[in-house]
Amino acid sequence: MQDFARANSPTRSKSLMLSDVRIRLAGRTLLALSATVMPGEILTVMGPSGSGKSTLLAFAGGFLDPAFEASGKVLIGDEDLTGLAANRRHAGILFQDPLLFPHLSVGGNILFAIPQSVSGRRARRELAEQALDEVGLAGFFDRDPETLSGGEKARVALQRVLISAPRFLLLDEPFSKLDTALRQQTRDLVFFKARASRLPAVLVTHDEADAEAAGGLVIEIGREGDG
Ligand SMILES: Nc1ncnc2c1ncn2[C@@H]1O[C@H](COP(=O)(O)OP(=O)(O)OP(=O)(O)O)[C@@H](O)[C@H]1O
Repeated sequence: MQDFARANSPTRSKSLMLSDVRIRLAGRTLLALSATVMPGEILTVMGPSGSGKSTLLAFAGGFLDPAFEASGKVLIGDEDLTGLAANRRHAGILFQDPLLFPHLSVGGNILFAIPQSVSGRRARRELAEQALDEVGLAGFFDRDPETLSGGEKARVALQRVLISAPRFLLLDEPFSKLDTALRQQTRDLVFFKARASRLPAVLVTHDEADAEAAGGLVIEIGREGDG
């Protein structure tokens, strides 16, 4: 438990730097940008469909398809992550689809993400229950994820990401499948948690209201004249 608290300590939070990133596809520059995201800040990336928003997140997270040619760096503080495999970068990623493991219970999904440094069955279970409780899902531990509403799934996905002690967050339109009221509520929760955990975050969205709520720098890619 203590290890986990230390791993999540705000003092460990560092800025995320995307330095001189240039991504090419079939000989054409798809996108080129540089940005620094401070701990607790949310950078929003907007642009038309196909402009490379998800590709940028894949570059940052270390899962870029080899069809792309990329140059530039991804740094956390002064640590260069560029050459590291995805599992060694410790990015917390939320997609449009919550992607909960269907063969595990809700609690099992959370337990799965708790770092191995947290030892003891009981401590791990307590941590998972606390994470569910925090987002209004007390008593959901044994539920089958398939039986959850869209908003409930989104909250489990959020807690699963945060409990994994990520070093930065990549948010790929995580609210776009939710209806308006729920979207707003979930967005507020995700942004609140991102700020409270002092993690730098990159949000990809088509929605101006998301960008406004994120409250940070907004970068538009894929407009005429870019690249
Ligand atoms: N594996 C791949 N091989 C070749 N081209 C790809 C591959 N993945 C994506 N692309 C192309 O790269 C471009 C950027 O795709 P990307 O998914 O990053 O766009 P996006 O801005 O996130 O779009 P959307 O808003 O529709 O999700 C698109 O033209 C897409 O067709």
